[in-house]
Amino acid sequence: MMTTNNGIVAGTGLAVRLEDVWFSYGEASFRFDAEFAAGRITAIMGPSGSGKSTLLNLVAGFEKPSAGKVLIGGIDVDNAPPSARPMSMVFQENNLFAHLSVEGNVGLGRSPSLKLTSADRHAVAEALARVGLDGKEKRLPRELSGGERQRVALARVLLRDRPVLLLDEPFASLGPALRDDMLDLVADIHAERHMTVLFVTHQPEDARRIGQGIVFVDEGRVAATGPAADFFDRSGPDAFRRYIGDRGGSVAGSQHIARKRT
Ligand SMILES: Nc1ncnc2c1ncn2[C@@H]1O[C@H](COP(=O)(O)OP(=O)(O)OP(=O)(O)O)[C@@H](O)[C@H]1O
Repeated sequence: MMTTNNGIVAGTGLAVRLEDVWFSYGEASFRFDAEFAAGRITAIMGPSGSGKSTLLNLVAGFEKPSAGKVLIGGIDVDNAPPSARPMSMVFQENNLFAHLSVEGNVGLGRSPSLKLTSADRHAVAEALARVGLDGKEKRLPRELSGGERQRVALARVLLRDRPVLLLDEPFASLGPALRDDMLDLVADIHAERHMTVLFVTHQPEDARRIGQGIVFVDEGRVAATGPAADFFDRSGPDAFRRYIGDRGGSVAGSQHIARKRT
C-alpha cells in the first residue's frame, strides 16, 4: 500500500456504498441502496434508461442526491466535488482533450497543470507502454483509433491510481475482439492495483468475462445483486434473465465465454 501526495491510499480498493440515495431528473426518479465491495469488479447491468449511468454519476459527484449518502471507504463524500473523490472514470467517448497529445492527456492524471517532473514523465511513458501505446506519445486523439483512445484513458487511470474506477460502457463502440483485449487490460490493471471497479455494460459476455459480481438496475432501483456466476446460470433472477434473454440451456452463451481470471 502506498499513500500518494494528496493523501489518497493507492494500490487498494475502497468500498462504495449508496445508502438510500434519492435522486430525480424531472419525472424520472431513482432510489439506490447498494454496496460495492472493496477491490471487486461489479458489472452494472439493466435496461436502457433504468439508471445505470445515473448511479455512476452519483458516485462520481456529477449529480447530487436529494436524500441519502454516498460513502467511499466509509466516508460521506457529499461535499467533495468530482475532482476530490478518490476515483477515476472512463466514458464511452470524449475522455480526451482534443488539443493535447497522447502524453499530455495521460500526464493530466498526474498534474492538472501539466507541470510534470522527470519522474512524472517516466511514469507517463511507463503507463503508455503498459497499454501498448509506446511510439504514439506525440499523436493527437484524432490521429488514434477508437480503441487506442480508450487505451490512453486507461493509461491515465494507471497514473491517477485511485482506489475506485467507474467505467460507463467504455468499450461499447469497439468490435468484439478488441473489446476482449480491452477487458483483459482492465482485468490486468485490476489484478495489479485491486481497485474497486463499477462497470456499466449491456454486454453479458463482457460482464461475465471480468465481472465478479452483478448489480442489476431496473426502473431506477437496484433490483438484484449477487455473484456473476449465479446470474449466468439458470438460477439468476427472472428479471435479469428476461433482460439478457435466456438462450436455451445457458444464459448468454455462458458455456462458450472464456472468463478472464482476475
Ligand atoms: N441530464 C439528464 N437530464 C434529464 N434526464 C436525464 C438526464 N440524464 C438521464 N436522464 C434520464 O434518466 C433516466 C436514466 O438515464 P440513465 O442514463 O441513467 O440510464 P441508463 O440505464 O444508463 O441507460 P442506457 O443503458 O441507455 O445508457 C432516463 O430516463 C434518462 O432519460
